[in-house]
Amino acid sequence: MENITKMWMGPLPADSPYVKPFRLYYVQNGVEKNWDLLKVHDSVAVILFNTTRRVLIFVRQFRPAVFHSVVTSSGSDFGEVDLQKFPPKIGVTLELCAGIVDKNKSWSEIAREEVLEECGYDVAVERIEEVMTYRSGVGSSGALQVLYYCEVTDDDRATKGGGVDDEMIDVVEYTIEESRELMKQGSKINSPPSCLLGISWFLMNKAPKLVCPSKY
Ligand SMILES: Nc1nc(=O)c2ncn([C@@H]3O[C@H](COP(=O)(O)OP(=O)(O)O[C@H]4O[C@H](CO)[C@@H](O)[C@H](O)[C@H]4O)[C@@H](O)[C@H]3O)c2[nH]1
Ligand SMILES: [Mg+2]
Repeated sequence: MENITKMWMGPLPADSPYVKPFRLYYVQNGVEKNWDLLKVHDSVAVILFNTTRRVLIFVRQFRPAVFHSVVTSSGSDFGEVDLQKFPPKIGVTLELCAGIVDKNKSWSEIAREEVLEECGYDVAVERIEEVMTYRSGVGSSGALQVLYYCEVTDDDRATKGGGVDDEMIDVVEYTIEESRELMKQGSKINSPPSCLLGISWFLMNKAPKLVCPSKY
């Protein structure tokens, strides 16, 4: 899936459209302090449940930042990364469908587009329900993420998904029980907190009604 054959590092150009590093200075309680931070895009993430086959839909993709973290936290120097010793699959994550807010559109419209581009389901924006809003990376970026929930059916499937341009995204499905088990997998699935939060929210708020509708 990853098909990565070569990897190397370089300095961050000042015109990166994705990450802008800063040092922020401030005086707190009479003491001058500073904080090194990253300006990154806010984002949306979507908990997707296919009601036809009763599965949650996730995406898997190679994440350079995760790969870098796995390699360097093992004590290895990234400058000499050995792809035999560190196969790229160790940088593949399991995530909710998600995307950055980099267009002048409503956040729910951006969520709708990500559902189509990454997972292949074509749904009206009204079917995407806002769940909660939180800050990610509070030590480094503090960026906002809005989490949504959307139920889809097999009839909504317009494409195979997989992302746009040169994105390489696998769409994967887990039953409710398998999703519950995923929560215990830890570093094996390399998931961001948003994914684990999305599964927890679904198990708490939606799964009981789906598994035992007579009780509700
Ligand atoms: N970040 C970045 N750096 C580059 O240098 C870089 N170079 C190219 N790109 C391109 O930008 C696009 C980003 O894709 P998305 O809009 O789908 O956003 P995600 O990467 O899915 O990120 C979301 O979901 C994550 C999981 O919840 C959250 O952690 C993030 O906060 C959240 O934004 C892709 O076409 C990628 O090829 C870069 N993107
Ligand atoms: Mg994405």
